[in-house]
Amino acid sequence: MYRIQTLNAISSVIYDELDDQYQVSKEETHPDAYLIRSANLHDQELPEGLLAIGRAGAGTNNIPVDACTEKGIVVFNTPGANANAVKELVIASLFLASRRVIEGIEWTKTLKGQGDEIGKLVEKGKNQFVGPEVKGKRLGVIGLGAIGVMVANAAHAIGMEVLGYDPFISIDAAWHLSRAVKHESSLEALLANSDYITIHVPLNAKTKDLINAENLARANQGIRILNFARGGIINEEDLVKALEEKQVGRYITDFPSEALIGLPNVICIPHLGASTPESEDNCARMAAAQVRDYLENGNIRNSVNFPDCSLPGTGAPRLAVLHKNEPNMVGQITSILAARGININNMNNRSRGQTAYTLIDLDNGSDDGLVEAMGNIQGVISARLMSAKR
Ligand SMILES: NC(=O)C1=CN([C@@H]2O[C@H](COP(=O)(O)OP(=O)(O)OC[C@H]3O[C@@H](n4cnc5c(N)ncnc54)[C@H](O)[C@@H]3O)[C@@H](O)[C@H]2O)C=CC1
Ligand SMILES: O=C(O)C(=O)COP(=O)(O)O
Repeated sequence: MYRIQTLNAISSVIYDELDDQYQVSKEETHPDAYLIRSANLHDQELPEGLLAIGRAGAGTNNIPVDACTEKGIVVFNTPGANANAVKELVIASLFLASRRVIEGIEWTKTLKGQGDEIGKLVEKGKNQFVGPEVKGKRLGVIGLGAIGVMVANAAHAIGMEVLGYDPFISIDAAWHLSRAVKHESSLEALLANSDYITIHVPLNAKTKDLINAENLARANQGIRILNFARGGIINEEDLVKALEEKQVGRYITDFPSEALIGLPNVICIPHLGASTPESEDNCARMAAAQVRDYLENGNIRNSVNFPDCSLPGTGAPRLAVLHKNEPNMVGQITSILAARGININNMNNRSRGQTAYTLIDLDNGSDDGLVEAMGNIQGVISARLMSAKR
């Protein structure tokens, strides 16, 4: 029996992946894995014995990934599974950043009780809410991953001139990006050449305060900024000042804060980017499938702290060793097997930055101290023995 603790409301489609070998609940004690969305794990103890965290979503800044790596907890996310939902809200927000629809709706509510006068008052008052069309305007997209590419292509389709900035763009993303999107090689150039920008990078030490007073000063006067990535990517103090000085014309964000709520020209949305049934299902299904494949078979797909590494299941005993990416790790692991007369049937070893993973299907061999021997190798983070069926 595997135990899974859910720390957020997760779509019930997880049960398509998790059969009766799984006990899943919010209150689970001694979980083998967590399934979460945006729950903040930074201020929580990670329970002993936790093997995996499945983040049903893209951003993993709510998870202490380095601490997980040290403890041998494999962190998964679900790349692309909610990208369409975010793209749709970003496109809607491009229009909201232009046309003063929200202010207009709020003003219209004040006309309640004016009876037959309403038509006349509407025609008289509507000119307060004029705003430009997006067609022909320039949109700068920062980060061309799953979401950024979709947003760039959709913005081009509604007639915008699109510029993109992503020094680390993946080959796959580049293949999907419309050829009409103009490549900008610096953030400063992107800001200077855009009427609107939209941010689609992860929040990490390198992207914190990526948008700040220095580069906002070089942006086009009155630039409209959309932030559906994370609040910390824009320096909030600098942003508030730039809004006051009209350097930034509008700011629409999925990440409200005390300083932003109620400011003129700011629209705060309650983190709704991925909140559609379609993307909640996609993310949940993918996270559950990945966690299951890891718990049962040791296979890793879409981890953010360990390499992708898998083997086809044969039912043979399988040794799974998470270790540091250092010389002679595989040599030491296989020497222990050789010393015990255990033959290797199939094997895969992958590395990623500081971490590595070795999966070995064995012809014979039971635990009998094997896992402990592996754990005693300097540089091994953790080891497990299982029987991989699928
Ligand atoms: N509002 C919401 O509900 C949601 C928000 N998000 C946020 O959006 C972020 C992006 O999501 P995806 O597109 O799915 O991720 P992704 O990993 O597919 O794309 C991120 C892109 O950012 C690029 N990048 C990284 N550092 C950069 C930098 N310094 N400058 C320019 N580009 C840089 C990467 O090369 C990559 O292409 C997530 O990390 C998350 O924080 C994601 C999903 C839902
Ligand atoms: O996937 C992401 O990064 C998101 O921000 C979505 O978060 P959520 O699953 O809606 O809590």
